[in-house]
Order: sequence, then structure tokens, then C-alpha cells
Amino acid sequence: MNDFKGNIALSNTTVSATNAALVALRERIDALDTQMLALLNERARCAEEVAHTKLAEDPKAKFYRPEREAQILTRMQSLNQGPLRHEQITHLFREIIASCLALEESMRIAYLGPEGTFTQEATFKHFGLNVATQPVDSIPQVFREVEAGRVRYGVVPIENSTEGVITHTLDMFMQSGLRICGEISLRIHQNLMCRHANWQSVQKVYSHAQSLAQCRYWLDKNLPQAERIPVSSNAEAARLASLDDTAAAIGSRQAAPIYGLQIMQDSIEDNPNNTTRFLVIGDQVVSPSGNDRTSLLVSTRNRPGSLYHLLKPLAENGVDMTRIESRPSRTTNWEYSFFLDVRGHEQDAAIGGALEALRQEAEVVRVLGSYPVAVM
Ligand SMILES: C=C(O[C@@H]1C=C(C(=O)O)C=C[C@H]1O)C(=O)O
Repeated sequence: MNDFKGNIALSNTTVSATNAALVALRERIDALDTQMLALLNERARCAEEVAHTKLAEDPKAKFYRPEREAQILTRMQSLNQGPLRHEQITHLFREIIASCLALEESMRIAYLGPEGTFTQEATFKHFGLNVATQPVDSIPQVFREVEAGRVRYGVVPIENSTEGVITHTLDMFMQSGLRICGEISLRIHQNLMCRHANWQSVQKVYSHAQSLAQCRYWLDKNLPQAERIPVSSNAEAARLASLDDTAAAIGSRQAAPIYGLQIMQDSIEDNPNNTTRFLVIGDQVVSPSGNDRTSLLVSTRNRPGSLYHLLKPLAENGVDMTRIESRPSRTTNWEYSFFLDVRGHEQDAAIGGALEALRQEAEVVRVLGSYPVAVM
């Protein structure tokens, strides 16, 4: 009995000591929040000042500066000593920057929709959660919205680490004069969602064919009885699953609340490094950030050694090529267009030299854009 009472007394003391510690910690957190609030608003006032300064210099000034944002995020990562992870710091600062930018101007961004797709997730990752967005039905439509000036920028997928390049996007650059202003790299986490907790009993799984392919082994193991039904987008899959208790959908976690579904299993992709790269398209020429990529479109007649002649100027100028894709040029049979990604900015001397030499070799050499390499 004594022991029992003693224990109670001990735990009461522990509880009140814990309480006192919690009270003190929460007071400290409140004080820090007060400081952060003041600092955030001071930062916001600086951004407003930046806007006035930009306008005084150029009444048509573009406020969004992707290279500056990338520099800020990279700097914060290099200063970060934890315990918050780089990813969390990046996320928080992205939202702070987006909120400051929103004070300078309100931007509208078109993306390949519908709502609940990974392209929407990429858009919010890059521009912050509060940006005004316009989901559209197709990649050409994203280009058209930007070209017509109905939105400031567009977001389209360009390549997936498992499934390869998205040729629709590449082909649009052959017709459009828009430039690439940025890239977004998104780790693709697939989620199984349905209306109820009894997910193991579903008979159908809806998703985009690519997502089904990315979860093949997980499905074999966990839902061998369910029929896999490919549909036009993951958002459409979520919509169909929201109408049917015998079905589940696979897709982006953004889709679940939109279609009234619950996420029953997350990160079910077979390859945990599955990443998709997206492009931000617009009409802006972006200044160097210090860690940039340049995308080129080069067309040439098909003659012996033509690819060698295109690549030689890059090698001779020490330019690091990170990607090459070839597409039929569509204007003349057996003429090819090459999409090249190189490290660096078009204002770098090495790339300038390579471009000059390339222009002697190829019929068409277009810089699609120099832009900051995706920061996380
Ligand atoms: C404040 C600026 O404008 C925008 C907002 C930024 C920010 O909040 O840090 C950074 C770059 C721009 O997109 C700026 O150009 O410095």
C-alpha cells in the first residue's frame, strides 16, 4: 500500500514538474513566435519596398525572380543546422517567399489538371499553397493560356525517372516561342485511397497507367484480387473511387480531400526514388542564379556524323550535357530536332562559345531557357 501511495505521490510530483517545464517551454515558444511574427512582417515590408523600387525603374517590371528565390533557398539550406531538416526549412521558406511575392503582385498559374494531379502538387510546391491556379485539360492548353497572357506562368511535366520523357511537352517547344523559366523536381509518392477503411476488400483499383506501373509489385502483394483499371488521370481515378465502395484509387495525396477519400496506405510506389521533373514556362528571361541549367532546341539535316557535329562544340567548350532527346522535326521527313540540357547559364562564357560554334553546324539553335536547377 505504502509503496503504491508513494508511487502516486512520486508521479504527482513528476506530473507537476513536467507541467512546470511545459509551461516554461510554451512561454518560450510564445516569445519566439512573437519575434518571428515581427520578423516576418519586416521581411514582407522589405519585399513591398523591392516592388516599389522595381516599378520605379521599369513600369512593366516582372516581380517574380526565380533565380533570387533559388539563391535564398540554397543559402538557408547551407545555414541550416537542424533539428529541422533541409526539406522542411525549404518548404517553410518557400511559403514565406510566396506570401511576400503575393504582396508584390498576384499571379495566376496554369497547370496540367485536373485538380488533384501531381502537376498541381508540383505547382504548389514551387509557388506556395496560396497561389491562384488554373487547371487545364492538356499540355498544349497550358502553353496557350500563357501565350494568350491569361496566366503568368504554366507548369507542365517533362520527364519521369521511371517512365522517361513526356514527348507532348517537348513537341510543344517546336511550335511555341515560350521560354523555360524554372524547373520543379517532385518525389512522387503514390497513395492508395478509398471511401472506407476496409481497403483490403476492394475489387478495383483506378489510376493513370503510369501510376499503376509504378506500384505493380505493391499491388501484386497487397491487392492481388483487384482489377487494375487505367484511366486518364489520377484525379479521374479518385473521382471514380469516390462513387464506388468496391473501388480504390492510386494517386497524389492532394486528390483525397478533393474527392472525399481517405488515404489508407501511403508511399506505395515500388521505387522510393521515383521523381518527376516539371517545367515552369513563361516569357521571362531569367538571370543567372549560380546553379543553372540551360535547355536547347537544335535542328539539323540528317547527314553522316550530324550528331557528332552537334556535340563536338559542347565538348570542346567544356559544357556538361545532362540530357539529350531526339524528336522527328515534323516539317521535313528524316530531319531531327534535338533537345539538350546542359549545366550552366547561357550568359556563361563556355555556353556562349558552344552556342556560337553550334550555330555554324545546325539549321536551328534555340535557347529554350536558362533557369535555376530545382532546389529540392
Ligand atoms: C523581394 C523580391 O521579389 C520576389 C520575392 C522574393 C522574396 O520574398 O524573397 C524573392 C524574389 C522575388 O520572386 C526580390 O526580387 O528580391
